[in-house]
Amino acid sequence: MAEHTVEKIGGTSMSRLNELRDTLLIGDREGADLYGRIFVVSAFGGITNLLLEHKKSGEPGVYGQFAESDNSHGWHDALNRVGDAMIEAHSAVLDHPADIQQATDFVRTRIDGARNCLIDLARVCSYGHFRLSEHMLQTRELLSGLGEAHSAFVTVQMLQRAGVDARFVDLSGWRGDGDVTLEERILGALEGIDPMTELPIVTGYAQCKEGLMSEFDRGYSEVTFSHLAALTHAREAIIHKEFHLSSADPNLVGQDAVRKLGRTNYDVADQLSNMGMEAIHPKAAKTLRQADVPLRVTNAFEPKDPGTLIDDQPAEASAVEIVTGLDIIALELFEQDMVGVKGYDATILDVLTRHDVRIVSKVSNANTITHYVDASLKSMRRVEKDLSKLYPSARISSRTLAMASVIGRDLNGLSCLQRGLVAIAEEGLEAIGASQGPRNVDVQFVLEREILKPVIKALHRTFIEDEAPAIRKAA
Ligand SMILES: Nc1ncnc2c1ncn2[C@@H]1O[C@H](COP(=O)(O)OP(=O)(O)O)[C@@H](O)[C@H]1O
Ligand SMILES: N[C@@H](CC(=O)OP(=O)(O)O)C(=O)O
Repeated sequence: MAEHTVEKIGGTSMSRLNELRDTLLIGDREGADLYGRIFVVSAFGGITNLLLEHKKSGEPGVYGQFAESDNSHGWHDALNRVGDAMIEAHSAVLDHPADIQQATDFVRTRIDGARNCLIDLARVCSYGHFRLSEHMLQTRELLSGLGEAHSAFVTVQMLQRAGVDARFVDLSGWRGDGDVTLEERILGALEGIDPMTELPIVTGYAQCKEGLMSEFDRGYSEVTFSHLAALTHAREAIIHKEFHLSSADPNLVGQDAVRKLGRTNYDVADQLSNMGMEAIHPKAAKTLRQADVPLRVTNAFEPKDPGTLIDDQPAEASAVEIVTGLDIIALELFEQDMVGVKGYDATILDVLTRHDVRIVSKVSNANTITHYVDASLKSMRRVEKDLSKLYPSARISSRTLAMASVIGRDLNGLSCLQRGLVAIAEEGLEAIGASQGPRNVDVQFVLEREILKPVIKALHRTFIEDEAPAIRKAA
């Protein structure tokens, strides 16, 4: 295999699967043109949130309910809700009643199977020798796999109905052998499949010894995708999204105001994922980079547009590429005795690591260390408690804030920090903090949460909409 591409479809686009059939998946392709592609699919939008927990709000899904409940049956209702949402999702994209019926039967079988497994697990764990807490990771894995098995199954049905030789490749390990590595799981499942004459539709979730969820957590389908591309030496790895990878969120600043990136590099992709904007899962980017497989991000609904190529190359000229932002919490530790004493930073990092808190950025002075983190207030309370035990005389606080960021492969000579602050001020708004590192690939503005959106719009206007490409500084 060398001539094929490996292509991933995210959840948001999967929810419009019928439109994808008429654009990306089939469109005007015929005969051999339909093949030479391996698709890796995510669950339909929102399904993984219902199975595990909401990606943004943290609201518990089946997993969260099962993990929390001692005897209550909250997770049963949650599982019913996922089943209903799955049926709703496929009923919206499949046309033929027979396909809808088969997909519904598939959902019922898998949901009932998972339910029985969880009931048995809870029963076994009612004996003192077995602890539910020791099986939570496997439970999380079992539940995750339901979403992608469903979406891949539905995709195959839709394509087969349209006369395409599509093949369901289920990596979810359903009732199968659990003792294989990710590589063995992928290669084993592809054995005997010729992607030049069949269209493999592969589940974004892959059950494996390493534990896809425990190692990579949410966004895992990109990990399966990147490994599949690397292992099969794909010609190109392509991520299909709802929009082009754009200069800002099209839903926020408007589809007409944003520009397609066209070209960027892994450095920018790393900064984006640090800002919670998953252009690509950082571990997936690493796999592709190391395997020397080029990565492309496209708009799933515009299959003729080449989209954005991501590689290791520096920019030809300095320019702002993306404006983005996220909600953060500022964890501040102020201690007068800190001056000249080492070790505070290391101790704080230790506590943050223990509580699995993701650090977005940091700033410090003589007696204050501030970490800007992406975490819930609940976990910050635990962090604060641990820190006040270690530093009883320190003043420790967590404050909910937001951060806007201006990112580009090369921002040299553009005075982004200064011009960004002016743009914010001209909007009648104010930044609480701002910083730019000497490597000059991003500028960060710390803000009150309620002004994040207007600030992103103002920054986008200054750096993208009002900036004619011709006056950008030449390299
Ligand atoms: N710079 C950006 N370019 C494109 N989409 C963005 C950007 N920033 C945020 N988004 C948002 O990301 C959302 C989800 O994108 P997509 O990657 O298609 O979803 P999924 O993760 O389900 O594949 C889009 O609906 C869009 O609003
Ligand atoms: N659906 C899974 C897997 C995934 O990667 O989805 P998406 O490609 O929609 O982010 C999740 O939300 O974690």
